[in-house]
Amino acid sequence: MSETPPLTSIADETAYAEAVQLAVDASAAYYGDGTSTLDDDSYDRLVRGIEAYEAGHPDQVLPTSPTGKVAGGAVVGDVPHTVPMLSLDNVFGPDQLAAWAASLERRLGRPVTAWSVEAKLDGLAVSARYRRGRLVQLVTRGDGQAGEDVSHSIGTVVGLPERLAEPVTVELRGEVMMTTAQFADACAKRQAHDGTTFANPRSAAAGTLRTKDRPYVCELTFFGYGALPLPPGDDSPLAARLRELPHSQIMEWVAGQGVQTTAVTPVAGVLVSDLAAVQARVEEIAAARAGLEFGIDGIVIKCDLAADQASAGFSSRAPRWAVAYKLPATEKITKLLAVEWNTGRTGIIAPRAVLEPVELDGSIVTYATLHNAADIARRGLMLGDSVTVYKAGDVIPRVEAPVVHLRTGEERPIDIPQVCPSCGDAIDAGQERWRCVRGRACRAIASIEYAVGRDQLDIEGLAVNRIQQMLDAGLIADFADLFFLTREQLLGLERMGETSTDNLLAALDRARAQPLSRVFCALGVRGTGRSMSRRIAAHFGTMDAIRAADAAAIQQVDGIGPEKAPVVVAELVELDALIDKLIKAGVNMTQPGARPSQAEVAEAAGEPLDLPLAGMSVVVTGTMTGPLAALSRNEMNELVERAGGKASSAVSARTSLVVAGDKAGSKRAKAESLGVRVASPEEFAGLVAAFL
Ligand SMILES: NC(=O)c1ccc[n+]([C@@H]2O[C@H](COP(=O)([O-])OP(=O)(O)OC[C@H]3O[C@@H](n4cnc5c(N)ncnc54)[C@H](O)[C@@H]3O)[C@@H](O)[C@H]2O)c1
Ligand SMILES: [Zn+2]
Repeated sequence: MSETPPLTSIADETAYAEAVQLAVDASAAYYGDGTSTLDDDSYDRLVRGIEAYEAGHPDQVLPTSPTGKVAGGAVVGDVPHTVPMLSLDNVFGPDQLAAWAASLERRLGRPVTAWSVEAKLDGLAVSARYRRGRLVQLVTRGDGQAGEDVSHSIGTVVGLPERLAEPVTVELRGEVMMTTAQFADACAKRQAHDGTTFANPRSAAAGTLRTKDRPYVCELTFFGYGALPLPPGDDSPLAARLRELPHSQIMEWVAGQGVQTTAVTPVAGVLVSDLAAVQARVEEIAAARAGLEFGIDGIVIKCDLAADQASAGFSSRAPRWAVAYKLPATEKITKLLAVEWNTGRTGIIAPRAVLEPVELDGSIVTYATLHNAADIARRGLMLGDSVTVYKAGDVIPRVEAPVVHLRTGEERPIDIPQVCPSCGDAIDAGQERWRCVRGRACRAIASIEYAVGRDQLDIEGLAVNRIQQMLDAGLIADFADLFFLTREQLLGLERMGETSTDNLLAALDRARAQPLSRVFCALGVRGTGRSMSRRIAAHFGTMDAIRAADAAAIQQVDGIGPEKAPVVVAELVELDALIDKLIKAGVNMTQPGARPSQAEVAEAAGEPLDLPLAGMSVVVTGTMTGPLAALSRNEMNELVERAGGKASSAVSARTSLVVAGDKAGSKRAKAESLGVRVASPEEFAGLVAAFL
């Protein structure tokens, strides 16, 4: 796969001039109040198109062209920087990174001694000037030579203290941004104030930092990534240290002054000595991206030693000793075409956005979640709006916000349903998440279909139309009723012969013996899927123990937080009758092999349990073969957990073992680059033979 990203093609001089104007306007809006008409991908394509045209027509290059300039040359400032605030050059993959490093080492005439690898924070750069330990001035990057004074924001930026630990005079540099929570709060405040909202966290941060006299205050976040002597010619001992220390030690000093750095996040900067380790950290940061509380758009790789930085030097636009490894855009602008309302398995009524299809992080996105009606109101969304859509990794795409400055006046309000879209009965709108008053009964068919599925009770021969037929005939109302069906009742159904009847009864008997993890999963408790059900079953061992647990006890299960725990307890109360019916039907209510008391005893005594995968985090990827060929991914994960391991889906440095079957692509490669042990399905089967 080519690492070079696509570009806008520019046909002639007129198109070139238009492209330059569009880029300059977009940039001015982007760095100004954040109201660009383009998303980053479109802007970057455009600039690459401009670059390509200029390479072929050097005589036509316009002086206003954004290429080779900090901030595309579109912004100005009146506070000169002590040392220019530059941009970063980009690479788009491992090969380009290697080529960049090789050319840097040629320039240095020696290998780079140490690399610092850190997250590229997606906000805006500021310079924070401290005198005798007090924050006295805050300046934006501007055109790199001079920026704008935004000192009015001092006091609203978390992580940027008004006083340092020591009374030092120093200039700190870092990124101002909004966390997910700060962004939600800012949108709500603006919505309440003027009925509009911010398009995304970055533009909200840009607008907030620069605006004076807003009637409402929005909180921002700062992460430091550099420190300089102030003034530049200062010859104090501190200035000398800042000129000589490696970047990594300067960052430790910055954190020691009480300034926030990424050291407190899952994407802390690390120091490594070779390019393979750089690439491994790049992949770890990329994998952590979707779970972060703030946006990152890449990874910054820097020479750590001051001597290496000094010999590499700067171009007019960027340092030569650092580079940005760009990650794919996780956010794009597209059109909200419609909103669909659906009642789910548990009776929850949820809206779903239908979008003009857009490519995001490697897949085409057509639908996105909108959470609930309150959320739509909070975001002030309208049909026909241009919206920012976010998707990273495996997360479900979500509509972030309308792009208010792209409105045409044609937008219409979104219809909010008055009755359940599935059964027409009333809606219980007492909670943020609306629910059909019939609850689970509204979509019994969906609940039953889920319960009998391959990863739950695994009842073969029960297709949806068969379930519908039984519901229509009044034979069942929920999946527990299946276990009470008689041979005569089944034979009485249309198109149900002797053989299918016997097969179904046999399948039901097998289902009675399924482990608790699967029986629990079949209940379809909100917020608990397959892996969570396995954890709950392993933790408690019996259904009685699960039912006896209060929220505090449920929260002991790995991955259940204070928000989810009470939901699980409430759901179990609601499912009381169904569970009783299952017990009466003779369905198994215990987890084989779960010996919580024994496990706790062993853990307390500090001895690992005598299981082959005890203490190991295992990732299964690719198609299984040999003795494991018939196992689904869920069954593989069950196997891992039976053998004492923890099943996980993402490879990281903490992974103990990757079971790689046929066509195991990126996860296998990642394991190899991180030096994580890789086993074939056959080897793994040998390891856990006793648990197969
Ligand atoms: N949508 C638009 O209309 C529009 C217009 C202009 C620019 N842009 C976007 O802006 C980007 C280019 O912006 P740029 O020129 O500011 O360069 P850049 O953001 O790609 O790189 C330089 C910046 O990275 C930041 N940074 C984050 N983490 C850092 C770290 N750990 N160490 C050092 N620096 C760190 C600093 O703010 C620095 O100024 C492009 O991705 C482009 O898509 C978009
Ligand atoms: Zn309903």
